[in-house]
Amino acid sequence: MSLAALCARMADEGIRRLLVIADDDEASARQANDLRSSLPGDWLWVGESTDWPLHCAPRALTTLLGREFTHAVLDARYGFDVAALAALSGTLKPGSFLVLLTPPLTEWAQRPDKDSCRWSDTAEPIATPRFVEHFCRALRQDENVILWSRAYQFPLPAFTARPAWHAATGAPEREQAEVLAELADMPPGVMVVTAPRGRGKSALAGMHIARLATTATVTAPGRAATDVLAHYAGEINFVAPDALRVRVAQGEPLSDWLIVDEAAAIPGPLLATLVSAFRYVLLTTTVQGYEGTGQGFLLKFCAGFPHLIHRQLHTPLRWAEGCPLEAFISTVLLFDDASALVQPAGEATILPLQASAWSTQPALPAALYRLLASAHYRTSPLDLRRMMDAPGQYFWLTKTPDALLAALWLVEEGGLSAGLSQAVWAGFRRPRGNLVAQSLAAHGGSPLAATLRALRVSRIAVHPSRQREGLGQALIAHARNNIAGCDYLSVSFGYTADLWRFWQRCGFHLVRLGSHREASSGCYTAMAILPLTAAGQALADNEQRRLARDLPWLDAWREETLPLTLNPETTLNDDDWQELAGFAFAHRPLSSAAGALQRLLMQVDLPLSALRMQLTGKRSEADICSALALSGRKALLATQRQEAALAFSSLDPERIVLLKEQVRQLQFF
Ligand SMILES: CC(=O)SCCNC(=O)CCNC(=O)[C@H](O)C(C)(C)COP(=O)(O)OP(=O)(O)OC[C@H]1O[C@@H](n2cnc3c(N)ncnc32)[C@H](O)[C@@H]1OP(=O)(O)O
Ligand SMILES: Nc1ncnc2c1ncn2[C@@H]1O[C@H](COP(=O)(O)OP(=O)(O)OP(=O)(O)O)[C@@H](O)[C@H]1O
Repeated sequence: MSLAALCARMADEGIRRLLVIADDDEASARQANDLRSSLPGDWLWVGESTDWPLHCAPRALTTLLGREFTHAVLDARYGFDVAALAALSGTLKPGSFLVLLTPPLTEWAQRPDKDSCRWSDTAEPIATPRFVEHFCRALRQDENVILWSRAYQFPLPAFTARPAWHAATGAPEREQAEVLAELADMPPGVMVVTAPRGRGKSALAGMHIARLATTATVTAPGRAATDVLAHYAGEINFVAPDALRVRVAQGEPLSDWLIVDEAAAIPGPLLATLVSAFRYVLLTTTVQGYEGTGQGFLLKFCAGFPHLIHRQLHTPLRWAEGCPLEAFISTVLLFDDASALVQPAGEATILPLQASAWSTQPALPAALYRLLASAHYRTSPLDLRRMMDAPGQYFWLTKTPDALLAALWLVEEGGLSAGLSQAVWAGFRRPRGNLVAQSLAAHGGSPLAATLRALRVSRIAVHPSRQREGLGQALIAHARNNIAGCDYLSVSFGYTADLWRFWQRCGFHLVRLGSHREASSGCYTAMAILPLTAAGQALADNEQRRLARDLPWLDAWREETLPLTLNPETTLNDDDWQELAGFAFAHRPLSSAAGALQRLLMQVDLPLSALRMQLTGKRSEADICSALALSGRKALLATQRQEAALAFSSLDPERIVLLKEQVRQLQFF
């Protein structure tokens, strides 16, 4: 059969296929060009450089979501963006090939992959042998993939014929119609509809609104996500989740129905507040995909609503069920997280997991990834790649003989040279990686903080049906007792009182409170550490003391009841002087120096308008700039630094000369 005949058959069957060209750089480009000349289609090229008329960079693919193409090439010869592979497959019409260009298979594992710069925290791209082995194993095991390696052979394999496919017409499809009928008769309560991507959840929600005789409010993590919903609904009354919370809190009259699209991406406590306020609720969420997954989250959330109805949609709408391209991507990127649905029972053992397990017993690390992904909405294929090949990653798991109960992912941090740590403290340098270690130096009070060695908890998850049995705490305790050469364990998390309680019970101390809400969880970021050495303990004590002094000035945290004893002193201590020097003469951010600056403002009578307007008056930056005729943020910050220096020297001109010189030296390390 010719390729053209195969395409025609694929179109009839409603499927797309993966065609891998694993050859020398020039040869594979030539073959891709030949394919484009011989097969009609719009042929999108996704990769860095090409002369094809239709092309885009892998990371720009999201701008094309919602568009459709016939045939596309993904150039993974120098770097493989696997999220782009998944996103691209969603744009391909039945009858299309996704042509993937890779290095020759025998060379691929040794080649540095440029994509690794996004997730490995290394200065140079690294080779990714475990991912390549995993990918090649999936290629070999899938008889629906067409693989042209360097010594490629025609003819095409004889693929089994599939039934003819009929595209959806715009009227509700069978599964959608069944759910719509149920919704029409639903008693007051909550229905959750889950499905993989592209099963028509949003369209279903829109169709339901179009049929309602009563009012409905639509909410979702982002307005843009509601385009499909609005298309089927006609008109929608959209209110962002936070704004809706305010309306609920103020007791404003609400519509009969609440419709929440992508519910798992809304923070649990907020979602629970919204859901409880409405008589009728429809939630939809994606349970697998390249942007995140909501299975575990939803299982946990749903448990709080005893009479909740859960329905699933299975049939893809833009291609046929069992499409080989979709199936391959789902297998290779471990999208299928059905494991979260089984209820594991039995005695538990805690074990370390080496990265080599991806070769020797791949099912185990795959289960670990799935568990972490199902509990953390933002887990993406980037994390899968990091987990497989980035240096400095450690894994622990709790399992019964046949099931995984809990998983812990730790990442090495710190160990920076004294000079670099101090330069990070002063704001002169911000190298890649080291999330908590660098943050403690950049925002905390210890210039040498980033020299300490740490392991950060990147992710921890316990199976939803086995939470609150002590498994999480036991896993942390076990890791802590079995690691050497480390000053502290750390974690950065979206603060909720419940989650903090967990970290506290594990022995962690709060060391940093963020001033902005995390986009992914809607919560403020908090960082906590569990000291393991005297140096780690000194760091924890120092940061706790600092927090206790500064907390009264952290506006964002006013409403939270925090496990800290306040120490609202107004005098300046040695740490404050150092902090103020870092702000006035280096690049420390205003947010880190806010506490010390507030105390400074109380000590001096000078006007210091730019500082006072922001810190005391709480005026917006734009407002202050226009009041003081400043050109923008940069100019405002420069003025504030000058004001701090002025105030500072009015208090102790000699000390300031010394501190200024010390701080300035930090940039020349
Ligand atoms: C970097 C990060 O990964 S942050 C995100 C952490 N992970 C998640 O949120 C994923 C979903 N959640 C989970 O997987 C789990 O609930 C975990 C990992 C948070 C906790 O694991 P569990 O095994 O459930 O906790 P464990 O039973 O060990 O709890 C120990 C103590 O922490 C506290 N705690 C744990 N969960 C909660 C909770 N939901 N509410 C209040 N306190 C809690 C309790 O004090 C508990 O002791 P107690 O039950 O005797 O009172
Ligand atoms: N009954 C239908 N007839 C024709 N097209 C449909 C129908 N239902 C949905 N679609 C189309 O199928 C595509 C996927 O639908 P939709 O966005 O609702 O799926 P979803 O499950 O919400 O996917 P995602 O998780 O990607 O948001 C959209 O282009 C939508 O317009």
